[in-house]
Amino acid sequence: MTTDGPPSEGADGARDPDALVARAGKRADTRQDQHFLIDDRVLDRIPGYADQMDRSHVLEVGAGPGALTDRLLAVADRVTAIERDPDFAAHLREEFADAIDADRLTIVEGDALDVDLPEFSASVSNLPYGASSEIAFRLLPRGKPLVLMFQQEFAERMAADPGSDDYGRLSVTAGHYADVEIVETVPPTAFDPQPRVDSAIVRLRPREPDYSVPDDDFFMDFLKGVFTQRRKTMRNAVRNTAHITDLGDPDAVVDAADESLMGKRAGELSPATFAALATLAYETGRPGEY
Ligand SMILES: C[S@@+](CC[C@H](N)C(=O)[O-])C[C@H]1O[C@@H](n2cnc3c(N)ncnc32)[C@H](O)[C@@H]1O
Repeated sequence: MTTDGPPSEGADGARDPDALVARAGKRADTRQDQHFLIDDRVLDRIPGYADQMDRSHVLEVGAGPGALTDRLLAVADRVTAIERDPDFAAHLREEFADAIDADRLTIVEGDALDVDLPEFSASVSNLPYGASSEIAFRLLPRGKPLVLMFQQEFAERMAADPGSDDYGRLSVTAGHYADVEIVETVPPTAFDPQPRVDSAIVRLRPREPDYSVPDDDFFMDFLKGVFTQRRKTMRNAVRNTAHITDLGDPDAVVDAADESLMGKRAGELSPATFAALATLAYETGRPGEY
């Protein structure tokens, strides 16, 4: 679904996003990824993408002037909003003083990459694109449902299937934690100031993978290694993992692995195949560990 045209009236009782930006009294700083959603139709739809989720405590990362915070407060029991910019954090405390007094909203002023995250039941956020990958991979291991806005190109890589051009480490690692679904494409006109790229809203439903990995950190490092040289065959790509993982003997892994698999490229293999290969690497390529 794509939206276009001018912003329209928001849901009953919702604060006007332009008025929120004006009341914040501060110009957006695009170097801080400050692109604010001003399209009421998009803002009204976002909570709906989380309607099957537990909304007892919703985490919003990068609340800005608070247009999404306002929509989330309408559907959630409790919201925690993280915002790094002290001016916007002060504005949020003032704008939503009633919800804060009623213990329904907590404003955390700080960097979402550093602050302690609360025990949230779901996260719904229009992420700062410069840190969206790091933030997403802080949230994903918590195993909670997420509705997150990303750059469209990033979202497509996240949701890609094996064999497609977009399929890569991001697709495997995101898919390790969640089922990934692009639910809406959002054009630059929905934001002020407008970003140069299209955006996409992604729903991530936590999943238990139907495969096991030897160790999460080893698996992530192994994927980093094999995808660094994605055009090479797995035979060479596995050798390339040695300097990233603590894999002492990559040749032992290549020798022990299925030969036809070693002739393929990383972009052709499923997450389950990577997991099996990482397990083999963990068990045969780390002399002294076994
Ligand atoms: C894309 S804007 C979204 C604002 C608002 N949620 C909206 O939809 O209009 C991202 C917000 O994240 C904030 N931000 C940027 N980097 C951050 C970080 N590392 N931690 C927390 N907030 C951050 C920016 O100040 C900005 O307000």
